[in-house]
Amino acid sequence: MEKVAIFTDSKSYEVFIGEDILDSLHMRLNKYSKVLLVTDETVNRLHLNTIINSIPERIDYEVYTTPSGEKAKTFKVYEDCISFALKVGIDRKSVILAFGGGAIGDLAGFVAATYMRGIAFIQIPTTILAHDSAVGGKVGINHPLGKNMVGAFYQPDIVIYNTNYLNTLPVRQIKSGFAEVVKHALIADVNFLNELMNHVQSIEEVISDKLPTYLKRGIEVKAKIVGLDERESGVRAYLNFGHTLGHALEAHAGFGNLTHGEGVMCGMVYALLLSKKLVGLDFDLDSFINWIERLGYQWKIPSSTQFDTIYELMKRDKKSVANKPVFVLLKSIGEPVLTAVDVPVLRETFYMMS
Ligand SMILES: NC(=O)c1ccc[n+]([C@@H]2O[C@H](COP(=O)([O-])OP(=O)(O)OC[C@H]3O[C@@H](n4cnc5c(N)ncnc54)[C@H](O)[C@@H]3O)[C@@H](O)[C@H]2O)c1
Ligand SMILES: O=C(O)C(=O)C[C@@H](O)[C@H](O)[C@H](O)COP(=O)(O)O
Ligand SMILES: [Zn+2]
Repeated sequence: MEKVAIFTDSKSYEVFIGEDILDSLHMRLNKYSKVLLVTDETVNRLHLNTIINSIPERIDYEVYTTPSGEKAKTFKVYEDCISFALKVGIDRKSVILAFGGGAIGDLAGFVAATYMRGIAFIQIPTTILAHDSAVGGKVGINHPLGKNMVGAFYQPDIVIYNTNYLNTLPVRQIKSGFAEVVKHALIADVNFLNELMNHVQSIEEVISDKLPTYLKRGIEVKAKIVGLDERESGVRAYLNFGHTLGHALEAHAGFGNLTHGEGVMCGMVYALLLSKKLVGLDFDLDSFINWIERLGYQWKIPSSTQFDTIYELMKRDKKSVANKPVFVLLKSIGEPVLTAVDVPVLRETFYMMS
């Protein structure tokens, strides 16, 4: 079992990564009065019994199941989950288990952050993408006008990343999650990026003996940044590389129609193009694009998608200042910088991708 320690201003906790590690959950649940297990329909169907078996017999538990995917991150589901918790008697000494991918982690974490002004929660991620979402304490839901527009910074008590769950992921979700691994490499570590580009030649190869190491390295990148700036007053924004356009494309497609990783991969190509134009990035983008195409990523923007429509969405990004989008660009691989970008450059670069 691997371990990464997270130190933030509000809380320190550990991320455990490995196969068959649910024992670590069993012993930690003893201190809570009751368990609210929050999961989605797919994870419930595939894996619920593994968690139920890890809850000590003397502890009462209740299961709240959401629709799968991004549909879990709505005001309606949030309210419904709070109502459920109240009806079944979840109290301040209870714990919420967020059992699923990033959508469940974000929703359940936000319920935990706000229920009775905050109760404990534990992240039990089941997707590759959730190596990112389960760590660092960003929790929240979407608003029809933008991604993650309502939320909090609220850290879990512990993250238990049982990698057995990753074996049931469909290819599309492997691809989505791997995009955030690539992001961590791009913003922090050229050697990590080279290793990924040399060793992963098809999306199927992502699920390999090396995957736990890649997830750990991604989490270490995130841990370092979150340790410096928990509430995103500065460097934490680097973790948003590729997200200004990515989130806009997700919103434009209707939440859930484009996966988060699909949006982020397009957004990263856009940010790399902008970085070459504006901050002197020296990077073989053609090789990178060849590689991601071999892995099955679609980075082109459909020609029917208009810049002006997407720009309206990008302006609403949480990094914007005075209605002007701010981008995370790379001066070199591993060297991010925050830059406000003018509309003509954004437009011209956008149409280079369509
Ligand atoms: N809080 C953060 O720091 C952070 C970071 C990155 C992404 N996010 C958010 O995370 C969400 C994306 O997370 P995600 O990609 O994990 O998506 P997700 O939670 O929607 O899961 C994707 C799909 O995979 C299914 N699934 C989950 N685990 C499975 C398994 N083991 N086997 C088979 N199917 C499984 C789900 O039911 C769902 O249909 C987005 O909402 C994004 O905004 C948050
Ligand atoms: O942890 C962070 O900080 C990130 O930005 C990680 C992102 O991968 C993640 O998608 C996050 O939810 C985006 O946050 P937002 O503030 O842009 O909504
Ligand atoms: Zn993300």
